Amino acid sequence: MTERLFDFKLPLDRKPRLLLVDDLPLNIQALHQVFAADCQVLMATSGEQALALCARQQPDLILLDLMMPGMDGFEVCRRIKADPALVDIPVIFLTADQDEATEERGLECGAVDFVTKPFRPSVMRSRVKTHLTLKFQTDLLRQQALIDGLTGLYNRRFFDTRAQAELQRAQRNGSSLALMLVDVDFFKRYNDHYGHLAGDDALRAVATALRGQLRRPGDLAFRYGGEEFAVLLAETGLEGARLVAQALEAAVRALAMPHARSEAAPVLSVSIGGVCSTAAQDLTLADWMLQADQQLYLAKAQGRARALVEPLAAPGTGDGRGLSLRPASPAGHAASASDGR
Ligand SMILES: Nc1nc2c(ncn2[C@@H]2O[C@H](COP(=O)(O)OP(=O)(O)OP(=O)(O)O)[C@@H](O)[C@H]2O)c(=O)[nH]1
Repeated sequence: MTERLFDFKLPLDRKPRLLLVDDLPLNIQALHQVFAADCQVLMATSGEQALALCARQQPDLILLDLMMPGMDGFEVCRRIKADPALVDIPVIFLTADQDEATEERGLECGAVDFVTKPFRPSVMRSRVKTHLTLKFQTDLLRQQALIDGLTGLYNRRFFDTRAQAELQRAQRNGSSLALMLVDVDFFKRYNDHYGHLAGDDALRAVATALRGQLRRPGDLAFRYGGEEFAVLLAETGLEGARLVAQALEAAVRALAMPHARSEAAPVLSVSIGGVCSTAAQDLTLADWMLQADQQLYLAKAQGRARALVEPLAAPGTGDGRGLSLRPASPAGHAASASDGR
């Protein structure tokens, strides 16, 4: 009986996905036998097929034959490494060519390893095990760097990257986008009254409530910092954004966590301020944040425990939506974010 490929717990609730690419079905069959027990094995017999499978199934590792008719392994590897969605998938080249220059060229175009055919199954398994382990460790570190430790939501760092990307996408496609800031009401008093640990529990509960309301893949919640959260709704117009905002606000109140020191409600509540654009608007993320912050300030000023979402105002229109009420600045948020634990 062969030794199992993994003797440690994988940070996955599925088997590793291994893509085998070779124009000769016999070669694929031989590799399939080596890995079928431990991996979900995907198979392609051409470069084009391999790229299509990659885009659809995101394999964890690719064993790629170098010499194939049509698109050869070098080109497949080059395309994978040029695609931001695929670049992190390790590629191991398989070839009968023992030439040093070929090996050099393969490694230069981004492959992590090079195995010559005919291969020894035990060596093949060891190499695959090494590269899958490295891949999972890197994935885990990358993921941890984007997750807030207290709530498990995405953190401020990921918000900055993701919001910028969504903004650019909306501007490019003229699609709608909503951005909301969610702030827990009288949270300093909550901490003072119930203690910091209870405060932490409350933040976790709010995070869960927010996440529970976001069902579409383009809807994302982040812990922006401290007791403030951010929500991005891709491809969502004003009406939809308002509905989601009301649902988020109601979901937090429905937690029914008593807040004896709140003037907004007898229970823990949030105020939400948001903006929504339905056409390409040439505004920066800082402009969006400023306007969402102004709506949040208005929601607070109107009594808290409520949500206000307005269309994004054009730059310099000075329509006065809260502009005179608060010298708001995203830098203010940046300051509060710094204590985000
Ligand atoms: N327990 C806990 N408290 C936090 C955390 N991060 C920030 N806070 C607290 O959140 C409180 C935020 O207080 P303020 O910014 O004054 O806001 P607020 O009391 O909610 O008042 P309003 O927003 O005007 O309703 C501060 O007391 C912070 O110490 C955290 O991770 N855990």
